[in-house]
Amino acid sequence: MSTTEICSYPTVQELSKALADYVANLSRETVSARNRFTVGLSGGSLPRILAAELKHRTDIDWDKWIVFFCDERLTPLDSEDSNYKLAKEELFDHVSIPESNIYTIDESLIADAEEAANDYQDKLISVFAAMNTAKFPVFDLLLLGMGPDGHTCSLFPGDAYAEVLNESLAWVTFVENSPKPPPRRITFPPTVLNHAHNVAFVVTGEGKKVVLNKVIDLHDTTYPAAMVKPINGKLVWFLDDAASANLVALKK
Ligand SMILES: O=C1O[C@H](COP(=O)(O)O)[C@@H](O)[C@H](O)[C@H]1O
Repeated sequence: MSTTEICSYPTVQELSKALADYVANLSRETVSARNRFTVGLSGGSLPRILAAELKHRTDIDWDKWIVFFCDERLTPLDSEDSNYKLAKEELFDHVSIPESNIYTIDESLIADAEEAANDYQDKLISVFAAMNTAKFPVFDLLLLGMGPDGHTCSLFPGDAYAEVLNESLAWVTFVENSPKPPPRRITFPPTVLNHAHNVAFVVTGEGKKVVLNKVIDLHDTTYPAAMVKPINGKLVWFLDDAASANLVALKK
């Protein structure tokens, strides 16, 4: 059964603390049940907000973490645009996740979005095929952001998004004309997001309050973030009060 929880905090710092508790608890419970913790990370504002408190935690079995990226920009891994680079600087450089457990895109394929997506899908299959019997990978936790246009991962409103949705059996798909630079990206499609055990959105700032109302209160699926509804998992929204100011769901 799927459940949704919405949490809002006065400051981003308080949000970071609550998020660190949530991730640390899930990691502990999952490692004791399954002896590993499979995590999908996003880029944008998420890595900094996530790592601010989490990187100081000493109660996490980092060597049991297996990390993929929910989306990645097709750039060299040392580019300022790379989601991996951001996560490395904010989190990986401060904790002890084994390098071999962090799955990045193949840099030699960044000129060919389809090839890059296929290669990343092969990496996912190599890890998840042995773990799951489901048709899709079942992550223990996916950490997502949402842009002010309602995009999540590299699923954007409009044409590119419609193409992505049609790829419903793919584990990883690609975008060649993202409205937000850089244009070439790979991304998990909604089907993969919705098979996870746990999905957490982290959304902050006044600039996102209008679209948050459309996504959470109105379930308007023209905004891709509204498509995220885990089939059997738990969805938690970590918001700051600036982002949640318009939310009817929170006032009920
Ligand atoms: O381009 C992207 O944007 C989204 C949202 O970023 P944010 O800075 O508004 O939090 C991010 O979740 C995604 O991973 C990234 O590629």
